[in-house]
Amino acid sequence: MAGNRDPAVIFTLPAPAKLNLFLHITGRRSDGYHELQTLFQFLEHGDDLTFEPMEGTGEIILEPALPDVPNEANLIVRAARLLQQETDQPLRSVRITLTKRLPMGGGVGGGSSDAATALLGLNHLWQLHLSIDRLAELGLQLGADVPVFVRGFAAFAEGVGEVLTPVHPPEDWFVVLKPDCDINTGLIFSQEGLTRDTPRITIAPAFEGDASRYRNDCEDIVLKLYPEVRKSQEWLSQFGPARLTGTGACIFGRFPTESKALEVWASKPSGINGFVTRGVNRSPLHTKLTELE
Ligand SMILES: C[C@](O)(CO)[C@H](O)COP(=O)(O)OP(=O)(O)OC[C@H]1O[C@@H](n2ccc(N)nc2=O)[C@H](O)[C@@H]1O
Ligand SMILES: Nc1ncnc2c1ncn2[C@@H]1O[C@H](COP(=O)(O)OP(=O)(O)OP(=O)(O)O)[C@@H](O)[C@H]1O
Repeated sequence: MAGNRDPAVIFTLPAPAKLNLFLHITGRRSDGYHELQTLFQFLEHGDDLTFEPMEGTGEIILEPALPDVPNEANLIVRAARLLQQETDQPLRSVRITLTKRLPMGGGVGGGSSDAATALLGLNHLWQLHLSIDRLAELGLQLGADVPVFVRGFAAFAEGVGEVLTPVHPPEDWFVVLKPDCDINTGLIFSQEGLTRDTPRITIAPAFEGDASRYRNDCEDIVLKLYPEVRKSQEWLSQFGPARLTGTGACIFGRFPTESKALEVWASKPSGINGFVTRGVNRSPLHTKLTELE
């Protein structure tokens, strides 16, 4: 079991949210997965993972457990198990404390980001010296959105989301609304009426432009199926373009300053949840890791 706690070796890393500033579906592979073109930007708002070394052989303790997700199914524990399989050394143990702030099933990538933070955090704690390329490959086994969190730069993504080109969209402020419904990604991708033939676009390397002229191909179907999402989208639209992230349920609007975003946030009807945060092109995870190393 756990040895004595030594605060000197306990560290905390962020697991930031992401937005899909646009999301085009350009085709469908023979295995049923959809080919996407999407633009990922990170948010300052996110979960935190605290890592504490433990004596023992191969024990992964995660606290607190998430409601409805057994720990062995949690992407954090699955990431830790993948890393244990990568090493010839005796299996190492860890206690991870999860501070969950991101809405689950919201399209802001909380589970994927937690997985990436676990991969990079344990690589650091256990001194495994795995490369970012290898960690991104391992991450892809856990979910299509994990590699972008492992690499840590805002990106234009192709394939199922793993072919990444760095971009530099403006680091604006966002109002993110979380309508009160959970949306299953697989269900949206299986809808008959989904647009799957958006022509591929090219984006200049280091694109710095405004992504709001592009769309999210899942949006029409999600707005039709979920009246709560439509309500949030209609309310936020009065201030400018309001778009779905991923397959939803979150809706976001972009603002040039924090004060403008907070002003909009303050006027929202009661009963709509969400948060105000800033978009960043370098993941806060990588910024913090650099400080630790
Ligand atoms: C839509 C995005 O949020 C964009 O960032 C992600 O691509 C979704 O990634 P994710 O949440 O990791 O989704 P997964 O758990 O991998 O996929 C759930 C289900 O959605 C469908 N799916 C997902 C991604 C994709 N490119 N094509 C698909 O058809 C598949 O049926 C899959 O079984
Ligand atoms: N650490 C975790 N945090 C959140 N969800 C997790 C985690 N581990 C496993 N899951 C499972 O993954 C599902 C999707 O979680 P997540 O919060 O990443 O959704 P999302 O924001 O819609 O992600 P994406 O934008 O990548 O589709 C959850 O409903 C839960 O069952």
